[in-house]
Amino acid sequence: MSDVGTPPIPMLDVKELRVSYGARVAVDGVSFRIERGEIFGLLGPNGAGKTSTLSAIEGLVKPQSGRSLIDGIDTAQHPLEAKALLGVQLQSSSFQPELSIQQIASLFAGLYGVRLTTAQLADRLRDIGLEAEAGRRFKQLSGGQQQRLALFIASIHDPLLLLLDEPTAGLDPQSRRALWQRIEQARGAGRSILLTTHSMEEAQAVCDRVAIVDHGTLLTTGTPADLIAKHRDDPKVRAVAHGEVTLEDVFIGLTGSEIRD
Ligand SMILES: Nc1ncnc2c1ncn2[C@@H]1O[C@H](COP(=O)(O)OP(=O)(O)OP(=O)(O)O)[C@@H](O)[C@H]1O
Repeated sequence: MSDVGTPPIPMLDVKELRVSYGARVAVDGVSFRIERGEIFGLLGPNGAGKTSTLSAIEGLVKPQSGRSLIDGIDTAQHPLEAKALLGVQLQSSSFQPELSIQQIASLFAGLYGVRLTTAQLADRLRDIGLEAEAGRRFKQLSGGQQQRLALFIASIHDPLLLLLDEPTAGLDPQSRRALWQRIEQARGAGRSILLTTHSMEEAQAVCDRVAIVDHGTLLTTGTPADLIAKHRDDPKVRAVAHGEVTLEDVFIGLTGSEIRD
């Protein structure tokens, strides 16, 4: 039987997701899809609902309504199967500060049921430039090293989909670019990636498509170039642009200049 005409199952399909904390609605009917091998960025001001969206997909908070499907598997109906496909890097990842890098890697490999010999683990740590740090404690690592380790741990069970919450927050430009490369390598290895970021530069450098969210609602989605083309003549965007319209102008034009705390 031919499957010509059958659209591929998206790697992530988020449908009308709604998350509330008591009376506060954090995510208000968000829908988007991520295709295989795609890096998708969620952009939004503080409090827009980005982390809550990720938390609902990860199963850390129970959505009030809506669904998310990972490779066609409903995360609420089949949480174990869905989670096996998912790698998660939480915002400001922190591991046991007193554990050594080797201990942390072994611990998470064990938790995910991944068998790694000492030699294989040394190889993996060499791949991420942390072989010499294997015996050091997590708290002794630089910010860039900690984020590299966090990305490595999120990928240790070879997930198809990675969720990265502000993976480069607080890094210097060198470490940030090095991490971008690793995220792109993950895409090269066939993974799909959903990340949140406050950096428009990052969104333009690594994301194939982005969505701008605010007040729990998805305002627009497309490639960074699409969004500039689509919104460059919007008076709200024009009003904040200095010369040629940038993604940041689109972002501020659509979400407003007011500071969110
Ligand atoms: N556990 C919680 N209990 C109550 N309210 C919460 C909780 N977590 C988030 N919120 C609220 O939900 C809204 C969305 O927060 P969320 O953290 O999802 O936004 P965000 O876009 O990730 O923000 P940031 O960029 O600051 O990380 C905010 O108003 C926030 O105060």
